[in-house]
This record gives sequence, C-alpha cells and structure tokens, in this order.
Amino acid sequence: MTLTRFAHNGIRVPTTHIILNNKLLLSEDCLKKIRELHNTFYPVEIDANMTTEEKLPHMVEWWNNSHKLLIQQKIRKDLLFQAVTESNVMLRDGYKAFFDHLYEQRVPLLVFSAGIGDVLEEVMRQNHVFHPNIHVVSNYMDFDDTGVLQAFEGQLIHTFNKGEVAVSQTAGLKQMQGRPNVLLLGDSLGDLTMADGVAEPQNILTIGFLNDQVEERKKSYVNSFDIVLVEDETMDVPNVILRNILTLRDDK
Ligand SMILES: Nc1ccn([C@@H]2O[C@H](COP(=O)(O)O)[C@@H](O)[C@H]2O)c(=O)n1
Repeated sequence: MTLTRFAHNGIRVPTTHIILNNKLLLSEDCLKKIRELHNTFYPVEIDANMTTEEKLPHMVEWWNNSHKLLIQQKIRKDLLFQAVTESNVMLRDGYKAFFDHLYEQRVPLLVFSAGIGDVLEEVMRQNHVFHPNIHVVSNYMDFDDTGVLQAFEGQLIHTFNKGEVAVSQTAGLKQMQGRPNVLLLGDSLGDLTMADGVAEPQNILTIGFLNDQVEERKKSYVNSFDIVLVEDETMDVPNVILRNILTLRDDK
C-alpha cells in the first residue's frame, strides 16, 4: 500500500498479502506457492510495456489464486496480530504527522487498498494511527463463527479496478459528502481512479510514488500524476502540502 514503505535498507517491505507469508499461518507448500505467484505476477503489474487491459486478466488470476490458497490454509483471525508484529512492515517516514494532522483537522482519510483490509487495519492499529476519521475500502476476510477464514467479502479489489469500486463503494459515503477537494496518493497508475466516487470534484491533486522500474515508468508517471516522487520513502511532500492547505483554511 502507498502508506507503507516500499523498501528499507535495500530490502522490500512486505505488502499486506506478504505479511501473511508467515509459518505461523501458512504451510511451507503454501508459502512457496504464494511466493511463486508473486514472482510471476508482480512483474506483470509493473510492466511498462503492457496496457492496463492486457494486465487485467493476470491481476484477477493473481488475486484469486492467492486468496484461494489463503482460504485453504484456514487462517485464524486471532493470529493476524502476531503476523503483523513479526513482519517487517513499516509505514513511510513522517506517517504519524500525516495521520494525526488529518485526524486533528477533521479531514476524512479514505484508505483504498487492493491489499487485505484486516491486515491493513492491524498495521495502522499497531502504529497507533487508526483514527476514527479513517475509512478503509479493501479486500476483507470473512471468518466463520470460530474465527477461521472461510472466504473474502464482496467484490475483489485489485490494482486496476479501483475506479469501478470507487463508484460503487465510496460514492455514497457520508464522509465524502461536500468534499470536492482531494489529495490522492498512489503508487500505481491504477490508483489514479480512486477518486472516481467523488461527486463533482473541484480540485484533485495527485501524487505518485514511483518505487520500482523507475526509468521504464518515469514518463508515464510524469504524464499521469501532478507530482511524482521517485524512490521517496517519506510522507514529507504530502505533509508539507497538507500543512499549507490546512493553515490557509484556518486563516480564512
Ligand atoms: N497476492 C497478492 C496480490 C497483490 N499484492 C500486492 O499488493 C499491493 C496492494 O496495493 P495497494 O496499494 O492497493 O494497497 C499490489 O500493488 C500488489 O503488488 C501482493 O503482494 N500479493
């Protein structure tokens, strides 16, 4: 997710799916299969030479196959806390100021992720920033009465269908009403559609974090986002922009 670092000291920081790659939750065989799926499909996700249309079926296959594997493992809800604790997940430097400032200023924060919502919430909770102004749209796990994973809820969200999910799931949100100004942060071109649920937007400022395949993708990011941050593991730029906007608002 865009809110987490991409890498730390040259080592990839896990995505919410990869956080579950823990012997506590998955068998050796499943860990291997999930890793293989990642090695096959992540290069497709970031391929600069493929169109979104060409990538779509591969993304659906990646997400569906990994969710199927996770369900087969009968993951227990009560172990998610430990899986997050034991992972190397890290929010971007400056995350606390970002989350706290939005909360204090009563600005809604919509976290729109193609990752796993339950894990994402746990990451924010353990970092003490899961404030009441946050609404998460993501892939949520469905646990049975004994707390065992039995399915994933609702429509599958992957990198390149966020626009249609935005229209169906975020447009009616109370928090979005009368909020025509959007600061959109993303790390994929697919993230540019995350504000499609905003009715009559007046201003949308988009910030793209370009983490990987930098030279190959720079041109398309520069052509698509208003601001492009290359291998920037911080929230410094969004924090400066927010500080300016919110100070101006307070001065009115
Ligand atoms: N089985 C999977 C499926 C997806 N991923 C990665 O998770 C990322 C989620 O991105 P958001 O910015 O929407 O939170 C996605 O970009 C995939 O690279 C994964 O690791 N395993």
